[in-house]
This record gives sequence, structure tokens and C-alpha cells, in this order.
Amino acid sequence: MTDNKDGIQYLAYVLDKLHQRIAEISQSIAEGQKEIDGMHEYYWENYTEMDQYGYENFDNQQALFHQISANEQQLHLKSRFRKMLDSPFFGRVDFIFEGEDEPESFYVGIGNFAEKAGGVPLVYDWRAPVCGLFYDYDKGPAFYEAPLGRIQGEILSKWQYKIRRGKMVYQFESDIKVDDEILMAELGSNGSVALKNIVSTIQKEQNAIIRNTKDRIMVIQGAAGSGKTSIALHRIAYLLYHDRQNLKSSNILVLSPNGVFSDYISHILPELGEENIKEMSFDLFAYRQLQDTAADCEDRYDQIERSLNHPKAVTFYQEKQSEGFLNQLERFITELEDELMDFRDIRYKGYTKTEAEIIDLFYFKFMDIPLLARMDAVCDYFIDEVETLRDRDLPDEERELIREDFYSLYETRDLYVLYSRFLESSGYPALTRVPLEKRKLLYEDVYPVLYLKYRLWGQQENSTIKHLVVDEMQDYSRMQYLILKNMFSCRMTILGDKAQTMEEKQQDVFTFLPGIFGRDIRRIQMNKSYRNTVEIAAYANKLAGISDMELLQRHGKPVQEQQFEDIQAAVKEILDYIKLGEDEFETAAVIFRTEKEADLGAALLKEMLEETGFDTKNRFNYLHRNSSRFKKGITVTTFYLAKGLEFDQVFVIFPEKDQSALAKQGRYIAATRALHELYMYSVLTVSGKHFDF
Ligand SMILES: Nc1ncnc2c1ncn2[C@@H]1O[C@H](COP(=O)(O)OP(=O)(O)OP(=O)(O)O)[C@@H](O)[C@H]1O
Repeated sequence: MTDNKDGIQYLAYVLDKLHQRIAEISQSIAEGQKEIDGMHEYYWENYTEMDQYGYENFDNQQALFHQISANEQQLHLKSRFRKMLDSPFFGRVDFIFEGEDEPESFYVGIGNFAEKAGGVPLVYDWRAPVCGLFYDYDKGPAFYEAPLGRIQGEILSKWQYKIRRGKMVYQFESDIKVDDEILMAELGSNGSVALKNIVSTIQKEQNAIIRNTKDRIMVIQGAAGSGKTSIALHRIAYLLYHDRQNLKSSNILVLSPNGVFSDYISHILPELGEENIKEMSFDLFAYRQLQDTAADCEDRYDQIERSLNHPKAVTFYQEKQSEGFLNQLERFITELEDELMDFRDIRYKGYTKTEAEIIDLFYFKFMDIPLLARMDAVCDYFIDEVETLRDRDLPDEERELIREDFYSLYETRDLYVLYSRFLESSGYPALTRVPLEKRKLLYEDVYPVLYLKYRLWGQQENSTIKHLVVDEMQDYSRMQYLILKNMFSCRMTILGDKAQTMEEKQQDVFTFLPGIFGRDIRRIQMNKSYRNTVEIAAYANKLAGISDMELLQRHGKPVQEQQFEDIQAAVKEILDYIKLGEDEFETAAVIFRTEKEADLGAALLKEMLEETGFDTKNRFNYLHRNSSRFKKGITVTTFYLAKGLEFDQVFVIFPEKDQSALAKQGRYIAATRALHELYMYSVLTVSGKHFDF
């Protein structure tokens, strides 16, 4: 045994045991593989002689599956232990259980590790109940919730360790919370192309969200850089660990803003020893759902670009997502019940369903079925009657003919036509009358049409998803939440920041979410920012008029503001400040207002960088709406695509003359992407050449 109160000795001990365990697992995997090969061989040699009922074959297959799954589990374990060789633990709590004399030491790491399977852990998974002590308390009385109830006691000391490549970098006893030197060191480090795991420095208020299993719907309003996305992902890891029986990674869905963001967060769960989860953009989902209504739908980005480029052009975006519009749509749906129908008798080979009978079925017997799906029920009822009377089933072709007859009682079943009619009747321009393949919906119409679709056709609830995470909650309208509520009746973690709304007006979803989800909602506010230096956060807060943010005392270079004639001059200036050499920064971003400006800026910057010999092939990235990767080096993009990401240095280039509310939000979103250095440039004109994709 070793002295488990001495971090360095304990490290050596744990590393030794890890090596031993990895060697044992490797051997067991090799033996398992031999078994699998043997089973295959046996099968091929004997399958012609196996019993005629297939019992032996079935037994063999079961044994084979069992062995393959055992091997997969071993491989998974081996990969986790190998990861732990780099840094087996990062914390320790010495805790005296109530009624005992001697403290016990609990080492905290990214996973459980015991000398033997099922043995007492040498290191505890950060998600284990006892590890709550590490995140929630300082020295003194403390407790944690174990499966059998609350465990009381006292923390005698708490330690923090930084171990890299199996070597102790530093260790110290911490009297204060984890909010200390290690946190500062972590925050002071450079940004990378993936969101980092924060297990070693999770803060108390963040821990409370991560470990909350009580509240069905959590809504987290958090300032820029307060760790919302990090927390959401750590929370998923925590829930997967705690409810292994019922919750699998395939039961969780994240609604994320775009592909690059998905890539950016995709490393965390595997890093925490969990499988990755499904991600989807709501827009993409909506477009797929509307494929049989319109061949194409406009992007949200087109909507933003239009608002920026043609601020005076008439747009109904806000109006069409509003509660008033939705109420109008609801009234229209009620009127359709009557107006859409053109009842008459339906006849089939001597059998008749009279108009009166159809009306009775339609408005009474099947009244709970959504309008456009209801006639199927009436039709099935009739077919059933005919089949009973004739005492035989009707062929499929005949059934289809009858069905067509029943469908003809609707004046139209085309959603596009119905929605257009609604627009006209409510005083909006109608949609252009074109065949399906030429139809393109404006972004402002996408969700109203989807809403109409669900109200008229019904919406299937998704029962495989047991937990839904909605990131960037401020970018979803009330209507979108109504749709989500009908799609998912599961638990939800909804997070975002009203100050980062991508519209002229900030949206506080909390004004309408309780009305949609009821009182089950737990609201949490996080005002502490971890990403930016004090200088950057203070500057950004001023831009957005925020005064209640708590700043972590990490200082850096003052924000530099400058004005230039045009984009070319601004981009030229950047060359003098970008620090992407060795021992310097890892990531820098040049963030523009619109696609056109980013396009131009990217072309200019690339050319100028090439002249200096910069490796643009590998370290220059123009991030546009179809990109799916975020790379190290310099990224050029727009503010709306930079959302959720972070960079060591950020250069923001916006036209001076655009002081619209949306451009202001854009400046705030762009500025809060900076970890260490921020340069705010304004340009008087935009001119020059374009980027060649
Ligand atoms: N407890 C913590 N320990 C170390 N780093 C942290 C902690 N909490 C947050 N961070 C860091 O702060 C930065 C911001 O985190 P994150 O991106 O999760 O915030 P956010 O609230 O989603 O931001 P935004 O809304 O601005 O996109 C990240 O670099 C993250 O690693």
C-alpha cells in the first residue's frame, strides 16, 4: 500500500496499477479475440451438420455476440485507462464521516479506477456522489447525497493537482473554492479548436446545474462566456453516468446553431468517456419536414443578411413570429374546419356513404383527429364497412381509388396554397403561385408553415429522445418553442443569452416559456464570465449596456479601437498584430458584419498573408455558412457564424455607418468571442475584390 495523503507517491502508485490493469485487460481482450475466432471457425466447419431446428446455431450466435460485446467493453475501459495515464486525477478531498475518527481520502479524476473490477476505487469519477464534496465545499462541515441518503461529515482538507504526461506539474492544498490559481491558469491558457473540458475547475454554481436531476426543464440565462455550453455538455455526461440503465447517448439530442459549432463541441463527451450524442439544427429539421410543401427554404442567414443589407426593405419577420400572428393563424385553422370542406355522397359499387353520414363521422366521431388527417379515418371506416358486408378485403388499388374520392371532399390539401390564402386574408402578400419544384419559402414563413402543418396533420412525438438540449435559446421564437413542446415531452436543458439575440430586439425567452411549458421550469441566471479578460468583458458590456456582470479578475491588453478608410486598410493593419508564432497564440479571428464583407476581407487577408510567407493552406480558414470544421490559425467569418466559438485574438471589422440595433448586437457577439486580445476596427467604406471559394 502507499501513503495516500502524499500526492506524488500516490500518483506513482496509481500509475503502476493503471499499467498493470491495462496489461491485464489487453491479455483478456486477446483471449476474447481468440474465442471469437474459434467460434467463427467452429461454425464454418460444422454449420452443415448443425441440428435442423437451428438451436445449436442460435446458441453459437448468442455466445459469439456475448463475447464480442464483452470485448468491446474491455476496449472501452482500456481506452479510458490509457487516457488516465496522462492525468489520473486532479483533486482530492479528505473527509471524516460523521461518527468516525480517521479521514478518508477521495481522489477525483475523469473516470473511476480500481485495482480490480468492482474493487474500491483508487480514483473516483468526478460524477460520483462523493465528488460533489470537491466542487461544493471548502474545509469544514459538508455532506453529499448518496443513493441511500445524505452522508454528513467534515472536510479536513482539499487538494488540487495538475498532472501532465504522468508527471506532477503542481499540487497544492486549497483553502478556498476551486476559484483560484488553477482556474486562472486554465483560463489564461490559449484557445483551441475544441471546447475544453472543465472537470477540474467546475465552479459551485455550475456544479449545481450539472448535477441537477430534479427539475424537468432548466432554463439558463447566462452572460457571454459564463460556461453555458460547457455546462450543458458536462451535464449530459453527468446524466449519462447517473442513469446508465435508462439513458443512453442516443436518447439525447442537442439543437445546435450550425455545423461548425457541432464540430467545436463534439470532442467533449468522448473526452469525458461518453459516446457522442445526436445534434441537429432546427432549421435543417424544418426544411426536411417541409420538403413536400416547398422544394426549397431560405436560410436564417439570408434573413440576417437581408436585415443588414436592406434595413429599409419591408420585412415581416418579427410580425410573423409574433403571438398575434399565431393567434390569427389559429383563427384561420378554426375557420378551415368548415371552409375547406365540400361534402357530397361517396359511392363504391353499390355502397354509398351519404353526405350527412360523412359529416357526422367527420365532425363528431373523428373530431379529435387533425383536419387534414381526418378524412383518412372516415375513409377507413367506410372501407371497413364495405369489406364486412362483402366479407372480403378490397385490393389495394381499389382502396386507393376510394381514398382519392374521399380526399376530393377537401377543396385542397396543399399547405402552401392554404398558407398563402391565410397570408392574403390577413393582409400580407400572398406566396407566388408556382409548382412544388419552384417553390421557395422565405425564412419568415418557414416556422409558420411548419406550425400549420402540425396543426392540420398532427405531430408525432419523438419518444426516443429523453433529454433535449437547446443551445442559443434566444434565437428561437415562441412559435418554435410551441413546436418543440409538441415534438418532445422529455426533460430539457435550455440555455442562452438574451444579449446575444441575432435580431434587432433582444429576446428574453423567459417572458413566454412558462406559458408554454408550465410551472415545471427552473430558471437560473449566471452572471459570471470566464472567457474574457476584464478589459474585454468591460468593453463588451458597455456595448450592450450590461452592468450586472461579475468579472473574474484576469487582466490583459486594453481593447484597441481604430478607424480606417476601407476594409483593405483595416486588414493590412491586422498583419502587424496577429501573433500566431511559436509560444504565441493558437487562434485568431477576423469577424465581419456581412457575408459580402467577410468574403472581401478573407480574399484580401489571404493574399497579404501569402506575401509574408504565412502557411495559409493549413492555418487560414474562411468560415462560411456551409463550413463544418473549425481549424487552428486564422479564421475569417461573420459575427453570426462566430457565435458560440472563441479565439485568443479577435479583430472585429464593422462599417462605421451601421449603427443599427442588429449591428450593435453583432459587435457585442463578435467582441465577446475574444479570450485575450480584442481589436475593434470601424471602416468608412467597403470596396475591393471577392474571395474565391
Ligand atoms: N469552471 C470553469 N473552469 C474553466 N474554464 C471555464 C469554466 N467555465 C467556463 N470556462 C471557460 O469559459 C469559456 C466560455 O465557456 P462557454 O463557451 O461554455 O460559455 P458560454 O456561456 O456558452 O459562452 P457564449 O454564450 O458567449 O458562447 C470556455 O473557454 C470555457 O472553457
